[in-house]
Amino acid sequence: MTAAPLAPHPHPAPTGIAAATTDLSKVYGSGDTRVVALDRVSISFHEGRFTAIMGPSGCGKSTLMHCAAGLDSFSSGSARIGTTELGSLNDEQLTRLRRDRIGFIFQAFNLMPTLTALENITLPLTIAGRKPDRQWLDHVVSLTGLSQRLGHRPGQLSGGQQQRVAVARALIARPSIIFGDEPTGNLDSRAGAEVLGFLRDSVRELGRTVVMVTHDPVAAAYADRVVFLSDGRLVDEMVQPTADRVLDRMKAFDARSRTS
Ligand SMILES: Nc1ncnc2c1ncn2[C@@H]1O[C@H](COP(=O)(O)OP(=O)(O)OP(=O)(O)O)[C@@H](O)[C@H]1O
Repeated sequence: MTAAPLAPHPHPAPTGIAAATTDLSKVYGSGDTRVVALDRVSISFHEGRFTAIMGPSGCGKSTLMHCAAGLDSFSSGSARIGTTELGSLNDEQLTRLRRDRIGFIFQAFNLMPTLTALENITLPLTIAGRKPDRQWLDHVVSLTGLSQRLGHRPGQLSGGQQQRVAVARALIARPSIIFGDEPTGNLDSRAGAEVLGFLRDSVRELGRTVVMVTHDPVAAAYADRVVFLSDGRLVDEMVQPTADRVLDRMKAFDARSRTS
């Protein structure tokens, strides 16, 4: 587990909703293989906030993140990024929305092995045919502590450094929201703490919005709010979480699933 975060931080006043779902359901398969992965989930992710999504394995965390981020289709209900309804977009519009307004961080860092750290960071802009804003690039690079590694390829970087490149890449196009699916899942506790600290700073200092799926109570404690899913439903939430309180909540899930 990663080191516990330090004191609670001051919050800027929330200005709006970065992403939201209303009665969102996702059903996989049919007949005997039918699985209701999400069951009418309504949730809002406020701008300038860091939210963690937790819950037992298979409860629908990744499905919720993927549907809310426009990576996966849903069966019913709605999802929006800002004021844009995802259900109203065709594939091309959805691709553009993901590229321009959303940053992604995955457990497997998903960097391009032949590109340098700098080229990986600026890749979303290169694809969009845009030039990096020099000041923003410098700011993101200095925040990630990667200044001395920009010419290195992913294979020449540690896991933590690679994930920091991935976080910088997620930030470079100034997305309105960043989604992370177990972003520290492949990192040791020290590297995980670095990446989580960086994500938290990007919320505090850069005003970004972060939504992160995790199974680690210590990682969740970096967030401003933790939401809990169980069997595809939103069952609880906790503000100003601590690792101990999150752990207790998760143990309550385990106890209930053993008796049900
Ligand atoms: N492509 C798929 N086809 C069929 N069922 C699926 C598919 N993807 C996920 N599921 C099912 O949907 C449910 C939710 O899966 P999901 O991956 O969202 O859970 P999770 O909470 O992220 O799990 P974990 O913590 O183990 O990663 C599970 O029961 C899973 O088996």
